[in-house]
Amino acid sequence: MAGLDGRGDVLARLRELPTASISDALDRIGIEGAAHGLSPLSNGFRAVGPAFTVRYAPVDGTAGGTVGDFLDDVPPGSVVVIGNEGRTDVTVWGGIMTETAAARGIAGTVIDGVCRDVSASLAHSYPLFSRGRFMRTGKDRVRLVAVGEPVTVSGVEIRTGTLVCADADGVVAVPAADAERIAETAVQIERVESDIVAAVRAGSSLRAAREKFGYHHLQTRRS
Ligand SMILES: O=C([O-])CC(=O)C(=O)O
Ligand SMILES: [Mg+2]
Repeated sequence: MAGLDGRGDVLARLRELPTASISDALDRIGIEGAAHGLSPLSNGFRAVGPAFTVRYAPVDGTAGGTVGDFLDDVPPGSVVVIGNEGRTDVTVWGGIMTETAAARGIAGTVIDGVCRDVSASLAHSYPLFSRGRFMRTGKDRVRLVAVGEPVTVSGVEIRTGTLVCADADGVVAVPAADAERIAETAVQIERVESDIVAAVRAGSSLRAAREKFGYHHLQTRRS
Protein backbone atom coordinates (compact mmCIF):
# COMPACT_ATOMS: atom_id res chain seq x y z
CA MET A 1 0.00 0.00 0.00
CA ALA A 2 1.23 3.50 -0.85
CA GLY A 3 3.15 5.34 1.84
CA LEU A 4 3.97 2.32 3.98
CA ASP A 5 7.71 2.36 3.14
CA GLY A 6 8.42 -1.36 3.19
CA ARG A 7 6.35 -2.01 6.31
CA GLY A 8 3.76 -3.93 4.30
CA ASP A 9 4.98 -7.37 5.41
CA VAL A 10 4.94 -6.70 9.11
CA LEU A 11 1.61 -4.90 8.82
CA ALA A 12 0.18 -7.93 7.04
CA ARG A 13 1.39 -10.13 9.90
CA LEU A 14 0.02 -7.81 12.57
CA ARG A 15 -3.32 -7.72 10.77
CA GLU A 16 -3.66 -11.47 11.33
CA LEU A 17 -3.03 -11.20 15.08
CA PRO A 18 -5.44 -10.33 17.89
CA THR A 19 -4.44 -7.40 20.09
CA ALA A 20 -4.46 -9.79 23.08
CA SER A 21 -1.48 -11.73 21.72
CA ILE A 22 0.27 -8.56 20.57
CA SER A 23 -0.14 -7.21 24.12
CA ASP A 24 1.28 -10.42 25.60
CA ALA A 25 4.23 -10.15 23.19
CA LEU A 26 4.81 -6.55 24.31
CA ASP A 27 4.79 -7.74 27.94
CA ARG A 28 7.31 -10.44 27.14
CA ILE A 29 9.63 -7.97 25.46
CA GLY A 30 9.07 -5.30 28.13
CA ILE A 31 7.35 -2.56 26.13
CA GLU A 32 4.32 -0.59 27.36
CA GLY A 33 1.88 -0.47 24.47
CA ALA A 34 -1.63 -1.16 25.72
CA ALA A 35 -3.76 2.02 25.72
CA HIS A 36 -6.22 1.50 28.55
CA GLY A 37 -9.82 2.69 28.32
CA LEU A 38 -10.48 2.80 24.57
CA SER A 39 -13.10 0.62 22.85
CA PRO A 40 -14.39 0.12 19.31
CA LEU A 41 -17.83 1.43 18.41
CA SER A 42 -18.57 -2.03 17.02
CA ASN A 43 -17.01 -5.34 18.06
CA GLY A 44 -16.27 -6.22 14.45
CA PHE A 45 -14.03 -3.20 13.98
CA ARG A 46 -10.37 -3.77 13.38
CA ALA A 47 -7.68 -1.31 12.30
CA VAL A 48 -3.96 -1.82 11.77
CA GLY A 49 -1.63 0.78 10.31
CA PRO A 50 1.03 3.39 10.93
CA ALA A 51 -0.11 6.24 13.15
CA PHE A 52 -0.83 9.73 11.89
CA THR A 53 -0.84 11.77 15.09
CA VAL A 54 -2.67 14.97 15.99
CA ARG A 55 -3.16 16.72 19.31
CA TYR A 56 -5.80 19.12 20.56
CA ALA A 57 -5.90 21.47 23.54
CA PRO A 58 -8.72 23.58 24.97
CA VAL A 59 -9.23 26.94 23.25
CA ASP A 60 -7.31 29.61 25.11
CA GLY A 61 -9.32 32.69 24.18
CA THR A 62 -6.85 33.85 21.55
CA ALA A 63 -8.37 31.96 18.64
CA GLY A 64 -11.42 29.85 17.80
CA GLY A 65 -10.99 26.14 17.38
CA THR A 66 -12.19 23.58 14.93
CA VAL A 67 -11.78 19.87 14.29
CA GLY A 68 -10.63 17.74 11.40
CA ASP A 69 -9.07 19.87 8.62
CA PHE A 70 -5.85 17.81 8.93
CA LEU A 71 -7.64 14.83 7.33
CA ASP A 72 -6.72 15.99 3.81
CA ASP A 73 -3.07 15.27 4.69
CA VAL A 74 -3.46 11.73 6.08
CA PRO A 75 -1.90 9.03 3.86
CA PRO A 76 -4.19 6.11 2.94
CA GLY A 77 -3.67 3.09 5.19
CA SER A 78 -2.80 5.20 8.24
CA VAL A 79 -4.55 5.07 11.58
CA VAL A 80 -5.41 8.58 12.78
CA VAL A 81 -4.48 8.96 16.45
CA ILE A 82 -6.09 11.96 18.13
CA GLY A 83 -4.88 13.20 21.49
CA ASN A 84 -7.56 15.19 23.29
CA GLU A 85 -6.37 14.65 26.87
CA GLY A 86 -9.05 12.01 27.43
CA ARG A 87 -11.82 14.64 27.30
CA THR A 88 -15.28 13.17 27.13
CA ASP A 89 -17.31 16.40 27.16
CA VAL A 90 -16.56 17.53 23.59
CA THR A 91 -16.13 15.51 20.41
CA VAL A 92 -13.22 15.70 17.98
CA TRP A 93 -14.62 13.37 15.33
CA GLY A 94 -17.94 13.15 13.51
CA GLY A 95 -19.77 11.92 10.46
CA ILE A 96 -18.24 14.23 7.84
CA MET A 97 -14.82 13.13 9.03
CA THR A 98 -15.88 9.47 8.88
CA GLU A 99 -17.15 9.91 5.31
CA THR A 100 -13.91 11.64 4.31
CA ALA A 101 -11.64 9.11 6.01
CA ALA A 102 -13.52 6.14 4.52
CA ALA A 103 -13.38 7.69 1.03
CA ARG A 104 -9.61 8.34 1.41
CA GLY A 105 -8.81 4.75 2.46
CA ILE A 106 -7.71 5.68 5.96
CA ALA A 107 -7.53 2.49 8.07
CA GLY A 108 -9.26 3.80 11.20
CA THR A 109 -9.23 6.35 13.99
CA VAL A 110 -8.19 6.16 17.64
CA ILE A 111 -9.40 8.99 19.86
CA ASP A 112 -8.22 9.81 23.36
CA GLY A 113 -11.62 11.39 23.76
CA VAL A 114 -15.04 10.91 22.17
CA CYS A 115 -16.79 10.91 18.79
CA ARG A 116 -20.24 11.75 17.46
CA ASP A 117 -22.38 10.86 14.43
CA VAL A 118 -21.63 7.25 15.30
CA SER A 119 -24.26 5.96 12.87
CA ALA A 120 -22.02 7.11 9.97
CA SER A 121 -19.14 5.02 11.31
CA LEU A 122 -21.42 1.99 11.69
CA ALA A 123 -23.01 2.48 8.25
CA HIS A 124 -19.60 2.65 6.52
CA SER A 125 -17.92 0.06 8.77
CA TYR A 126 -15.29 2.73 9.40
CA PRO A 127 -13.32 1.58 12.48
CA LEU A 128 -13.49 4.09 15.33
CA PHE A 129 -11.94 3.51 18.77
CA SER A 130 -12.61 6.01 21.53
CA ARG A 131 -13.49 6.62 25.16
CA GLY A 132 -17.13 6.83 24.19
CA ARG A 133 -19.62 8.93 22.30
CA PHE A 134 -21.13 12.32 22.92
CA MET A 135 -22.83 14.86 20.68
CA ARG A 136 -21.35 18.20 21.76
CA THR A 137 -18.83 19.47 19.24
CA GLY A 138 -15.26 20.49 19.92
CA LYS A 139 -15.63 23.36 17.43
CA ASP A 140 -14.94 26.58 19.34
CA ARG A 141 -13.93 24.44 22.34
CA VAL A 142 -10.67 22.80 21.23
CA ARG A 143 -7.91 23.84 18.88
CA LEU A 144 -5.41 21.77 16.92
CA VAL A 145 -1.98 22.29 18.50
CA ALA A 146 0.19 19.65 16.84
CA VAL A 147 0.27 17.38 13.79
CA GLY A 148 2.91 14.66 13.49
CA GLU A 149 4.19 15.05 17.04
CA PRO A 150 4.09 12.29 19.68
CA VAL A 151 0.75 11.80 21.40
CA THR A 152 0.39 10.08 24.77
CA VAL A 153 -2.74 7.95 25.19
CA SER A 154 -3.24 6.38 28.63
CA GLY A 155 0.47 6.71 29.29
CA VAL A 156 1.46 5.10 25.97
CA GLU A 157 3.46 7.26 23.61
CA ILE A 158 2.37 7.00 19.98
CA ARG A 159 4.58 8.58 17.33
CA THR A 160 4.10 9.10 13.64
CA GLY A 161 4.72 5.66 12.17
CA THR A 162 4.11 3.71 15.38
CA LEU A 163 2.09 0.69 14.26
CA VAL A 164 -1.33 0.89 15.84
CA CYS A 165 -3.38 -2.30 16.20
CA ALA A 166 -6.97 -2.14 17.36
CA ASP A 167 -9.79 -4.67 17.59
CA ALA A 168 -12.68 -5.69 19.84
CA ASP A 169 -10.34 -5.81 22.86
CA GLY A 170 -8.98 -2.28 22.40
CA VAL A 171 -5.87 -0.52 21.15
CA VAL A 172 -2.16 -1.40 21.33
CA ALA A 173 0.78 0.57 19.97
CA VAL A 174 3.74 -1.29 18.49
CA PRO A 175 6.96 0.71 18.07
CA ALA A 176 8.00 0.41 14.42
CA ALA A 177 11.57 -0.62 15.30
CA ASP A 178 10.32 -3.60 17.36
CA ALA A 179 7.43 -4.62 15.13
CA GLU A 180 9.07 -7.68 13.54
CA ARG A 181 9.99 -9.36 16.81
CA ILE A 182 6.69 -8.43 18.42
CA ALA A 183 4.79 -9.98 15.51
CA GLU A 184 7.02 -13.06 15.66
CA THR A 185 6.50 -13.43 19.42
CA ALA A 186 2.75 -12.91 19.09
CA VAL A 187 2.58 -15.64 16.41
CA GLN A 188 4.37 -18.03 18.82
CA ILE A 189 1.93 -17.10 21.60
CA GLU A 190 -1.02 -17.72 19.28
CA ARG A 191 0.36 -21.17 18.39
CA VAL A 192 0.76 -22.14 22.04
CA GLU A 193 -2.77 -20.96 22.84
CA SER A 194 -4.11 -23.03 19.93
CA ASP A 195 -2.22 -26.07 21.25
CA ILE A 196 -3.81 -25.60 24.69
CA VAL A 197 -7.30 -25.36 23.22
CA ALA A 198 -6.65 -28.44 21.05
CA ALA A 199 -5.44 -30.40 24.09
CA VAL A 200 -8.54 -29.45 26.09
CA ARG A 201 -10.79 -30.43 23.19
CA ALA A 202 -8.95 -33.77 23.08
CA GLY A 203 -9.81 -34.41 26.73
CA SER A 204 -6.99 -32.82 28.75
CA SER A 205 -7.77 -30.81 31.86
CA LEU A 206 -7.14 -27.09 31.48
CA ARG A 207 -4.59 -27.25 34.31
CA ALA A 208 -2.58 -30.01 32.61
CA ALA A 209 -2.76 -28.36 29.18
CA ARG A 210 -1.64 -25.00 30.54
CA GLU A 211 1.16 -26.64 32.49
CA LYS A 212 2.33 -28.64 29.47
CA PHE A 213 2.47 -25.63 27.14
CA GLY A 214 3.69 -23.06 29.67
CA TYR A 215 0.60 -20.84 29.57
CA HIS A 216 1.27 -18.94 32.78
CA HIS A 217 4.56 -17.58 31.52
CA LEU A 218 3.71 -16.89 27.88
CA GLN A 219 3.74 -13.17 28.54
CA THR A 220 6.40 -13.12 31.27
CA ARG A 221 9.30 -10.80 30.58
CA ARG A 222 12.36 -12.65 29.29
CA SER A 223 15.63 -11.31 30.70
O1 LIG B 1 -17.85 18.66 15.22
C1 LIG B 1 -17.44 17.49 15.09
O2 LIG B 1 -17.19 16.73 16.04
C2 LIG B 1 -17.22 16.97 13.70
C3 LIG B 1 -18.48 16.50 13.06
O3 LIG B 1 -19.57 16.53 13.59
C4 LIG B 1 -18.38 15.93 11.69
O4 LIG B 1 -17.27 15.74 11.18
O5 LIG B 1 -19.43 15.60 11.12
MG1 LIG C 1 -21.25 16.00 12.21
